[in-house]
Amino acid sequence: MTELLTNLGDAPDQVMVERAIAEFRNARPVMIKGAYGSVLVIGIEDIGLRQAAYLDALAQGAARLVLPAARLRTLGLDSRKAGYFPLISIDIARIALLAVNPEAKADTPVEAAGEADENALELARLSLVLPAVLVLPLNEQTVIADDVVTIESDLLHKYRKTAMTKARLISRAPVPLDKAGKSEFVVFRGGEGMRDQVAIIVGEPDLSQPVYVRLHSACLTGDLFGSLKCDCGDQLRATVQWMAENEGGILLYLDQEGRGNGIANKIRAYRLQAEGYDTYAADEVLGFDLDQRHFEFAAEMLKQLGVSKVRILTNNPVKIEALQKSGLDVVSDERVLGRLTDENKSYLATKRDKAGHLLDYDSFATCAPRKD
Ligand SMILES: Nc1nc2c(ncn2[C@@H]2O[C@H](COP(=O)(O)OP(=O)(O)OP(=O)(O)O)[C@@H](O)[C@H]2O)c(=O)[nH]1
Ligand SMILES: [Zn+2]
Repeated sequence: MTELLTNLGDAPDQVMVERAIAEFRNARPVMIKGAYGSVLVIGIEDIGLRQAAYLDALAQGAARLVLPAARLRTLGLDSRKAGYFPLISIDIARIALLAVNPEAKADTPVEAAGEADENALELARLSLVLPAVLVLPLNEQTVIADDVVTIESDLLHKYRKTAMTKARLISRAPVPLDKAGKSEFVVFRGGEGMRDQVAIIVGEPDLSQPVYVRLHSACLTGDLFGSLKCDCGDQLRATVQWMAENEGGILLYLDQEGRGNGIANKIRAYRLQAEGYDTYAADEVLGFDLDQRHFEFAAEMLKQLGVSKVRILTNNPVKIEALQKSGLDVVSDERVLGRLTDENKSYLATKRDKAGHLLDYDSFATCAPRKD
């Protein structure tokens, strides 16, 4: 089978990880094989009573709940690394408490996560589910059905790096935009989870010169519905219009909802924000670090479009650094400021204070890109 895939032009290692991601996202267990033996891993999101009883019998007391460092800190532990709670039984009420309840505190000591546990968390992150997983060590007597997807653990390690830059241009067509006139949508496929990522070429930028570029991560609530909680919708429309009125440019509309956490986790975070948590504290309660996004794929899209020199439009220093690290020449960086609203003020201040976003409050009245 591996040979067949190779002959068809696929990288078998990548195929294995993509299959594992699809299974995990659909709440099905995956078997991870490593030097430590084999473990069965399953996300905690969809475990009900029936599944818990079945897994309990299978685990025979050796199961563990693996949580990332961010979540362990919420539980009152001074953790820099992932860890696990050994489970005497698969008690879904206790698992939910430890994995998602914002008020919960650790009720037993936590053990340091091993390689298998780290890999299980990596699979959860790649699958955009909650980073909280049950890991069941398997012994030789455990019989697992043939239809459970099995993956070698080192493939998970390598996946992000190899998948990141494999961009394939799939389709392109002109799409006239309101206030931007002539534009073209160019769709790439690849990267983490084989999502489609879109480059919008606004106007007719001269690619032999430095090109205005914006990396814009998807924000369903802000971009489409004009949510007042963030600045995304303003930034999106202002940039496209500004590019059209100037020398043109390229906006990459990246499928990275919720800073890479996915829409389901972003809405979970919004619920916590409604209870008073700030934008990063809410993510931490859910087990996420400051930002889950990677921009190597975006850099690859630009390269494939023929861009080598960039004038980036962003307030986020990480984006600037990421393009530089990927070998693009970033000749200037300019700010893109949305409207300041009562609802987004503290969100923007938190981004400035906790993540170093280059946001200057005095200039918040304008939407046009601007250099500090
Ligand atoms: N997790 C999380 N994501 C959010 C929240 N509010 C907005 N987002 C997401 O944050 C991302 C913002 O994307 P961008 O505007 O491209 O990025 P940025 O890091 O703000 O950088 P610039 O806008 O370029 O300065 C989008 O993916 C939004 O969906 C939030 O409260 N929590
Ligand atoms: Zn937004």
